[in-house]
Amino acid sequence: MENVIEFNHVHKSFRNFQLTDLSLTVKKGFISGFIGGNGAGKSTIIKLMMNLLQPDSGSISMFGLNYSEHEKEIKQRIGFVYDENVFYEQLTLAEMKRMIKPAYRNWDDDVFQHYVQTFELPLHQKFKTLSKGMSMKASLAIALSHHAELIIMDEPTSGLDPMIRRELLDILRQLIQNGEVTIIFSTHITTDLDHIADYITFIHQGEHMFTKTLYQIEEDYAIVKGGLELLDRETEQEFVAIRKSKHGFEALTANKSRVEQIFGDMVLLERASLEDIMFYTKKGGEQYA
Ligand SMILES: Nc1ncnc2c1ncn2[C@@H]1O[C@H](COP(=O)(O)OP(=O)(O)OP(=O)(O)O)[C@@H](O)[C@H]1O
Repeated sequence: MENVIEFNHVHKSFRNFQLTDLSLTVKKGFISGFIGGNGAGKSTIIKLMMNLLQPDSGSISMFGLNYSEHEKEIKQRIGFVYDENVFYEQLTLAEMKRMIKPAYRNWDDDVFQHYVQTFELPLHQKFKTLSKGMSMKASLAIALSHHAELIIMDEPTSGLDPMIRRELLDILRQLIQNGEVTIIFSTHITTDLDHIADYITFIHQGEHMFTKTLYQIEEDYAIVKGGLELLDRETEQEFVAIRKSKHGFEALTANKSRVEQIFGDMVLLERASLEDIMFYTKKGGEQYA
């Protein structure tokens, strides 16, 4: 399977934060969701993908090309949708389009018109008067109008109501149908990913915890419930983190089949949601740090 993006041992340090030894790939033709808590490093990774930041060490390859030699070529092939409104507030969508169009050799007015109609976008209304949903759709219409092969979106669903969010997710699904377009988006709203993501990349405190399909996650992870008598120093090692109460324990395992082997039917196994995985990973980090 072709990789559209490859990070190899990427390091990036700020004063109070490090991305450490980040190696990850993004597969062509799929939707990849980036999840992680506040400050985990998702936006930093997206900025590295866009060459808005450069790594301190390690390498980044986009479509098999590097930014130092092929920046223009790479940028032509990406549609970028950013959380904060990057558009000048005083401009209308029509004015914005006139400004952006010359930058892209594959700009397609018919495609732009198609999305203006589909999203019911007002062409002559100033951006500052658009709702959050409308302005997200306007950003998306522009990102989609130059036949981008890769759509990168930082928190596209934040602040959108459930109906508009669902609508946006449906649009993304349709976009990848031909297998040529790849989509990456970061989100806090993990339930968005249940609907559409093919791959989940989990970032925790600047580290790449995993990239897996939803199916693999369900195979590997589980919430385990049982009596306190089952826990000792050795069995506790099997869990990412454990919550104990006087009634028993609840824990997250990243190795469901091993837990099944060890505990058999003495424990109850339940599906772990992405939110469970994020929550327990954070708790585990606190407990064992
Ligand atoms: N230019 C910068 N200079 C210094 N620190 C920075 C810079 N950009 C980001 N950081 C820090 O890096 C960390 C990761 O930030 P980042 O925005 O990548 O996280 P995130 O996962 O996108 O978080 P959120 O979900 O809250 O948006 C934060 O602690 C942030 O303060």
